[in-house]
Amino acid sequence: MSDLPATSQSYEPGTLEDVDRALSELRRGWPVLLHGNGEAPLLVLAAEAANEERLRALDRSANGRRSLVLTGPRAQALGLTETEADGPLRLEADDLSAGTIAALADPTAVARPVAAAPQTLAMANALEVAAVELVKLARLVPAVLLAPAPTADSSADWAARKGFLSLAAREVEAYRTVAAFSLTKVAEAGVPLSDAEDTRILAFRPADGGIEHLAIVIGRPDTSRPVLVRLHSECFTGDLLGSLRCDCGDQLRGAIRAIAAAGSGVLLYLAQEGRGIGLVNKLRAYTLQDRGADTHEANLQLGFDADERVYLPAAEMLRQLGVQQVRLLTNNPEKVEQLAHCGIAVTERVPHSFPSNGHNEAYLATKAAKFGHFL
Ligand SMILES: Nc1nc2c(ncn2[C@@H]2O[C@H](COP(=O)(O)OP(=O)(O)OP(=O)(O)O)[C@@H](O)[C@H]2O)c(=O)[nH]1
Ligand SMILES: [Zn+2]
Repeated sequence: MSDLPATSQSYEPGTLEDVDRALSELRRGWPVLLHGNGEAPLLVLAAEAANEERLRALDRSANGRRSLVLTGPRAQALGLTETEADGPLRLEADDLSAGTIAALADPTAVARPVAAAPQTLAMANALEVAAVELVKLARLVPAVLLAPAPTADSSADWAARKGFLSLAAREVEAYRTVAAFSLTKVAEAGVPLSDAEDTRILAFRPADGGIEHLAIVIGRPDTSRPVLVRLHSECFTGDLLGSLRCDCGDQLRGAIRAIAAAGSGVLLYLAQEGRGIGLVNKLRAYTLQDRGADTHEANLQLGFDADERVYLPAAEMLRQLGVQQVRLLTNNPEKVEQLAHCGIAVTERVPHSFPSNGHNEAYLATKAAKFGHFL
């Protein structure tokens, strides 16, 4: 989990727009030019988008051979390192074909071609680390294909001539923080719920054009005292479809009932599907879990951290609601610690457990054993 500062930072104009546009380019399978951190500029292509045609196009624009950067957990899952490296690793091999890249970057690929033995494996530099962060922000598998850009003239001019979007590593590094501090309330309406009739829903939009986070305010919380609060990370499968793989649906409706019974409080519905890896990657994690991994291991095999969530958006929304102190409905010690780190006082942890349902025993046991959840 990123260690984000608790205090506001100056808003760097253009930061969100450049990164946001780069995310669309990467998701469409188009390279972007990343520069800064004292390194030679790089063309970045999401490994997930690599096919032979795109690789040929990348080679035509680049000025040197391509390399693949994988995260520490992914490299360990592949057996390339014995223990988890302290950061992403750069891998160079003669045969970095689309098939090899898929075998190395996509853990759900069933028919695996024999991957070329890496000729060199080295710690990624700061620019390469920023490239991995960029594809994580795009909610793609965290692996990137990189190639050196020609450096004869200004890289920005070259990128503009070639039609590549150009952005600086520092914009990527500041993105999550700037997006959190840019949250603005864009809508508010009364929505009576079957379990809590006096409810208002407020939508907060980040300036990056990203998905809104929601505050569900029940009753009229007295902000001069600790407010009963639930931070609920989005779970399309559990919240909406009633999936029995997890406990999210029970926790969502249970929190609304608990807050209504207490008279007032706030449920933040956070756009952090799949502990921050996105719905598509969560479905990939489920594939790995069906092959034997637990929920913690599956995230690592995909190349993510076990939990990718940040809590600065939650803290910022609470601040805008005038809530400084909370009684937090959770079993997750990390949420308590992170919220406090982001400047919100947690005066009490209120347990929030529900009985297992015949399908989620192993999931709940893993949360206790590996994430330190209170039972
Ligand atoms: N990556 C991944 N995410 C999952 C899996 N199962 C559920 N999730 C996600 O985990 C998150 C659960 O969020 P919460 O219930 O708010 O958090 P928690 O960490 O369980 O902590 P509590 O406050 O105790 O509930 C949601 O975003 C789900 O989509 C899984 O197997 N893999
Ligand atoms: Zn869930």
